[in-house]
Amino acid sequence: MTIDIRQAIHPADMVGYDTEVLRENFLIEEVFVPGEIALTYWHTDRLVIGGATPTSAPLKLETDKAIGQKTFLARRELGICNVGGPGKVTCDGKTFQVNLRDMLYVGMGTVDVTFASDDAANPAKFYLLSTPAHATHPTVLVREADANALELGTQEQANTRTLRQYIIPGRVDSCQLVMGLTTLKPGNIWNTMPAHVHDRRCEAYLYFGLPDDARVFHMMGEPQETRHLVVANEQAILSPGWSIHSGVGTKAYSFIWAMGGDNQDFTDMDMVAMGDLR
Ligand SMILES: O=C(O)C(=O)C[C@H](O)C(=O)CO
Ligand SMILES: [Zn+2]
Repeated sequence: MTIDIRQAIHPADMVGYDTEVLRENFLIEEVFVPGEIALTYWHTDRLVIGGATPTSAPLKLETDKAIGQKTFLARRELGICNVGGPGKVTCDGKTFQVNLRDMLYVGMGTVDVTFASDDAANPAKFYLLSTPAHATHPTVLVREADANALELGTQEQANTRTLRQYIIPGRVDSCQLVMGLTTLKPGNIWNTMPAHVHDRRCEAYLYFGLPDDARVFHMMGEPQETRHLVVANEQAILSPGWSIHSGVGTKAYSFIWAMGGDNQDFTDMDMVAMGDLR
């Protein structure tokens, strides 16, 4: 298991970042490493973001000095979404079949978590998002069809999309993790524009379902000081509470969004008027 540490960033510092430094701080280029669990520990709201990509042998979620506990989930909760081939996640002896776009919430205190692919030639790609936790909630599997689905956008604005909320109050209890998946309809390219910020929560996106030769231009920064990241398939972006998080693709795509922070109110967003963006 590898764990890369990313510090929290003051928005005034970001103003002087060039492309490379912006990418080092806010982009995770390699989320899925075959045969490994690759994690990033982000000091903003202490999110842990990464991927478990089991091939011929199962992978076990270990703890690390960065976690500071005897087991990874001693004081954490975990959301898992599979964006690869069919696979299994075993939590303290209970096995869940987690297929493409299924999401598993794993409660605090779970000791043993292992990941396995049904077929090493078509490995599962488990996207992992963990936030600190203070109470144990039941481990629950949510299939795509059982998530809360919202139809958003218009064809005129090229942003027709289905937003599915999987881990959200009323659907799955959690301490602070809120997580879901948005899919753009073919020919639609914009997500989350008009843009918003929510200083109460940070957010991370994993972009996926994008052809190799396509890219998403992900918009970030304070609304009056925007920058962009050029993002390829299966790369993740980090969005502090002060940053907008919106993207435009050269083709349609999907993305997993996840938030941690002070509240779990999905609708608590500060919308940015189009004329205020710089
Ligand atoms: O399609 C969208 O719009 C989103 O998915 C937005 C994210 O869910 C978000 O930013 C939640 O705060
Ligand atoms: Zn948001």
